Order: sequence, then structure tokens, then C-alpha cells
Amino acid sequence: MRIVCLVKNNQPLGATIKRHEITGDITVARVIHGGLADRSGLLYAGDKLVEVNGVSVDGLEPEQVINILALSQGTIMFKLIPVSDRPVSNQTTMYVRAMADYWPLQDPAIPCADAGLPFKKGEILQIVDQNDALWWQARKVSDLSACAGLIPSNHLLKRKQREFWWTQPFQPHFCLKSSLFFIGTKSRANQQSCYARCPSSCCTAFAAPYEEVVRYQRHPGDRNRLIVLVGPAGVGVNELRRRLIASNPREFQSAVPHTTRVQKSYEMNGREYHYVSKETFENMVYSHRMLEYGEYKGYLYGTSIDAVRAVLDEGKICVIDLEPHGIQIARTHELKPYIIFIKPSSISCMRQTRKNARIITDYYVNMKFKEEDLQEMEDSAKKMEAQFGQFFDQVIVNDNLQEASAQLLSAVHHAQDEPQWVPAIWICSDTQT
Ligand SMILES: Nc1ncnc2c1ncn2[C@@H]1O[C@H](COP(=O)(O)OP(=O)(O)OP(=O)(O)O)[C@@H](O)[C@H]1O
Repeated sequence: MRIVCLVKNNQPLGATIKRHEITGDITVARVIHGGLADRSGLLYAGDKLVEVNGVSVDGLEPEQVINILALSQGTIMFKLIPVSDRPVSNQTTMYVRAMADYWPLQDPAIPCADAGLPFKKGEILQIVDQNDALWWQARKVSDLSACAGLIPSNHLLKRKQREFWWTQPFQPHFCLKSSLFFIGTKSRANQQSCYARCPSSCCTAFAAPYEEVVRYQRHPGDRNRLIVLVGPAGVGVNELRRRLIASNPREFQSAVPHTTRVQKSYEMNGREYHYVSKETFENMVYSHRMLEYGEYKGYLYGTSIDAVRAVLDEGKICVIDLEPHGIQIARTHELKPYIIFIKPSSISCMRQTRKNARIITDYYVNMKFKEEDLQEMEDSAKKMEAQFGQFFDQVIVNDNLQEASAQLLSAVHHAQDEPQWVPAIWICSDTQT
């Protein structure tokens, strides 16, 4: 038997308790890393509680013990029987990118909602404890001084996603996955209706909920990272890309697309397009050499990995725009893409900034933005963020064009010169080759 005194001072104890199903004993289920109990070094997972502040816990439910603890202030005295085999922590810290949102206060299954760590997709988490098969402990890298919180384990979060997915009403929704795209336009006609339970890559429900990441610093001699711009139709992706390349064509370049259409007299093979036969194009598609492709007026157009590689091999920074479903294909250890989401500003701001701007859609070319175009841009941006936000390394709001261009330039240099979180598999692949 041991007596342990902890001074609470309005902070949580930093431990959870449970009741043994057979013996009814109340034991410490886990000690939260960096919390009061952990810092004291006096409480361990497995310790059996006998008394709290002189009150016997015999026959009490865990909730009743928690109540006693919640009502106690200042010094709390535990009488306990220490666990005989203290768990030896041989855990290595792991970093992951959250691929889903998690709100502990909305999760009835969490052992202690107050000890939960809420996170949003795309956030980088430091996992400090995976001892429990269901509940891990983690911190956000943006706040490493905080004490850890509970998060569902990989396995548990996957299960939750699956349950959530199947309990959703069966409703058709618009996804941005399409087999068609039109050069220069991301048209409404492209958006094919699919079903919320479709098994395609656009549905992230069954994807791994955490992606292991590592800190990566590009060596000056290494190839540049591919810069991918993503955004809803008309937001200004092409405009920003064009301006970036024009600012220094010796540093920045786009990838030359492939097409099956006939070369025009003033065009040069490899400058405007690579002109190839339909058979060659289709072979490139089947051998996964196209990042994205589509058909326009009976001809195929696409951006190939070879074309991107050619720019990178010249030592330049390759800047392309992609439909969001192409992100997954581009995410390889070879290209190490840095994904920048170009986000529209509010509709009221766009009414001002887009007054004299012109757009191209399926239905009209070089027309002024209409109110519904702005609305559609906003809706489409929301969908993209909801579905693909976890992949965005940077978000730039394209309000003032000059400012957005300056932000893009700085983001592109940041991507090449500063350390970044990248999927661990990209770096493991490097060391294997
Ligand atoms: N911040 C801005 N302020 C004013 N006009 C802008 C701004 N950004 C882009 N534009 C203008 O909006 C129009 C559409 O831009 P852009 O063609 O680059 O869109 P996009 O995102 O590439 O979409 P799409 O692929 O459909 O062409 C262009 O006329 C462009 O000059």
C-alpha cells in the first residue's frame, strides 16, 4: 500500500481510471503524457486505487470516483496498491498527418472527453503513446509544450469512419472526380454525379486515417519539388501560374501537355504540346504515365509525369495545376509535390475584384463573372477543402492579385528551401533506391 499526494491547482489530474470487469477493482487506466500525474512520477497505469481523500473506492463506479476527484481541490490523497510490473515505455515518437477530423466531445466512446485531443484533417500530430490498442496519446506539433490528449488509434478511427459512412443517408452527391476535363476550364459539365458510397478514390472514408510523416529538407543539389496548384474553376489558378512563370521563366516552368489533336502550322512539337497518336496517348494512360487527362472536342489532352520530369531535370521548378483527384497520383516520392490550394475570397470581395475579369466556361468564352459563377466558385472551394484539404500544404486566398502572386512566390521558395512534413514513405523510398 502506498500513499500518494498530488496538488491539483485547478488542472486536470491527467489520468483515467477503469473498473476491472471481474474483480471490480478501480485501477489507473492510463497516465496522460505531460499531465499532472505523469509529471509527479507517482501514478502508473495499473495502480489499484483503495481510497481517495479518505473515501474508500470499494464498490464505487468509476464515475463516482471521478466525481470525488472533480470536487476535490488542492491536495488529493490517494491510497493505492502499486502495479507490480510497471509498463516499460519503449515507445518511439511518431508523427502523422490527420486525414480526418476528430471531435472528442462528440464521441460517446472516448474514455474521458476532457482528455481528448480535437484535430482537423491536415494537422500534424506527434503520437507519444500507442500502448493502448484503441486510444493513443498525441500532441499537435503546433503546441508541443501542451500535455498530450487521447486520440482514437488508427484501427479505431478507421472503424469509426466506416460506421459513420454507412449510417449516412444514401444521397447522390457531386464529386469532382471526372474522366473529362477541358484545357483551361474546370467546367460544371465535368462534375459527374456519383453516389456517396462509391468506392472510388474520391471517397476518402476507407483511406488510412493517419499518414505517417517525417520532416524533410531538400538538399540544394536535389531536384526541386513539383508545385501543384489546385482550386475551383475561375479562381485564378492559371493567372497566378502565368504570373509566377513570367516573373522568372529561367526558374519556373509549366509542363508541356500531350495531345492527340493535329499540330497547327505555327506550333512546334514539344513547345505548345507534345503531339502523339491516340494509341500512344492511351498507352501512356494505361501505364500510369499521365497525372491527369481528358477529352475535348474529340481529342485527348493530358499532363504526363515525363513532361514534369523533363522540367525538373533541367533544374527548374515545375508549376502545374491539377484537378484535386489528380493529387493522389502526383503524390510520389519522385515528384514530392507541394500542394497549394488557391481559395476564393468572399463573394462580396470578389464582386469588387472580379469586376473586369473574364472567364471561360463550357458555354461561353471571355465573359464577365456572373453572380452564379461566384457562388459556384465558393461552393466548389468548400467541397474541395472538405474532400482534399488534408493534402494542402498551403492555402492562398486569391483576393488581391498582386498580394496572392507575392504569397505564391514566397510559398514556392518556402517549399524548396524550408523543412516540410512529407509522407514518411517518400523518404524511405529514397533510402531504398
Ligand atoms: N485576384 C484576382 N483579381 C481579379 N481578377 C482575377 C484575380 N484572379 C484571377 N482573376 C481573373 O479571373 C479570370 C479567371 O482566372 P483564371 O483563368 O486564372 O482561372 P482558373 O482558376 O485558371 O480557372 P479556369 O481553369 O476555369 O480558367 C481571369 O480573367 C483572371 O485574370
